Amino acid sequence: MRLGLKADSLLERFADWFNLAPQPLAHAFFGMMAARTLMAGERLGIFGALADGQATVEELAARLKLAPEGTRALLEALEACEAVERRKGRYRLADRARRWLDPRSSQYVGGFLDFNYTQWEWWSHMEDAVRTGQAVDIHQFAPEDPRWRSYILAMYQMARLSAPEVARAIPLPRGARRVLDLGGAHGWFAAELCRRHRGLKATVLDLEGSIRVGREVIAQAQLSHLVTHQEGDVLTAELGGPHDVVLLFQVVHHLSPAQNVALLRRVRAALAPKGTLAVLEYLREDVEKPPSAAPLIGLHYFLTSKAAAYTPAELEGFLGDAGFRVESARPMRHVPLQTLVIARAE
Ligand SMILES: C[S@@+](CC[C@H](N)C(=O)[O-])C[C@H]1O[C@@H](n2cnc3c(N)ncnc32)[C@H](O)[C@@H]1O
Repeated sequence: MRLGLKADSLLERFADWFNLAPQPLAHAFFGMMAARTLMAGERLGIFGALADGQATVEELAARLKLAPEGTRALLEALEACEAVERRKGRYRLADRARRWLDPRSSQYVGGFLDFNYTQWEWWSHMEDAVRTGQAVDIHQFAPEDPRWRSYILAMYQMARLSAPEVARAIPLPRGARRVLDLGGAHGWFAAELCRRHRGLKATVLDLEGSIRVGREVIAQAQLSHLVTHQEGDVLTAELGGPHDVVLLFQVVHHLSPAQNVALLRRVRAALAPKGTLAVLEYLREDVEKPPSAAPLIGLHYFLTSKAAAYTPAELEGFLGDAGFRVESARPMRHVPLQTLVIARAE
């Protein structure tokens, strides 16, 4: 998936072909504005209010206690972002955006938009991180730091989108009973797997700040009988076992290559002989290929963990060094760039 502005007219296409307009400026300026416009739409309650019904600028401003002129400008910008539509002077959620922005939708991602305020602050340290090599290290925050809630609820909203597809694609060994979800946070992937397979129960191992929120998510869904949270650092905690399935979802990119190999060796020791290791990751293309948007995620991982978005070959290397063989690798449809890798002990 690539970034870019879409040309509307022949003139704009012409300007693009002949490189007449400054793309770096357009990316920096419009990228920033689009992000903040959508974030403001969420935080100021525009999406929630429009999910309840159409409204004029004045009605919305009065209801949300906003300045009418600011509300008008924001709504027009949200229309440019394809989040809202205007008909006869009344605004509504755009048809294609409704499932993502209506808080009652099971595919609502407003929490992730709100989490962007936290990420925005992290990104303000980018230049220092690149200069000094020191990451923000988001997993070192105190357990009671409110950024954990924002982070883990955002991850939960993302997980809801792909969990059924991911769970369907994980082959379980016959008679599987125990799942270990490393860095599983909200526990939603493990919960989905347990709901699909009778007799399966999961343990989520994660840092305290994360499991405080994860426990609430699982309790609210009344799934605490299937998923148990356990506090621990995956790099040092006892992994127990033998486990029939180990999930390692979006954790590899927070660890260095050496940490990944060391962790995977311990996972191998904790896995039952015919057990399944499932790794879900944002994998970037091999470095020689022309870049997509994936290196932006790589930069994000560098900023937040001093790690990287790895290529399929790099991940296969970590697995191979730890004694695993890749059985399959399948891109997920519901979240771009995410790949589910199934591996078994050699
Ligand atoms: C990007 S989130 C992924 C959450 C979930 N697995 C998912 O795919 O939605 C990364 C998770 O890994 C956890 N994590 C990172 N480093 C960890 C460590 N050293 N020990 C335990 N958990 C860790 C974080 O607390 C967070 O919950």
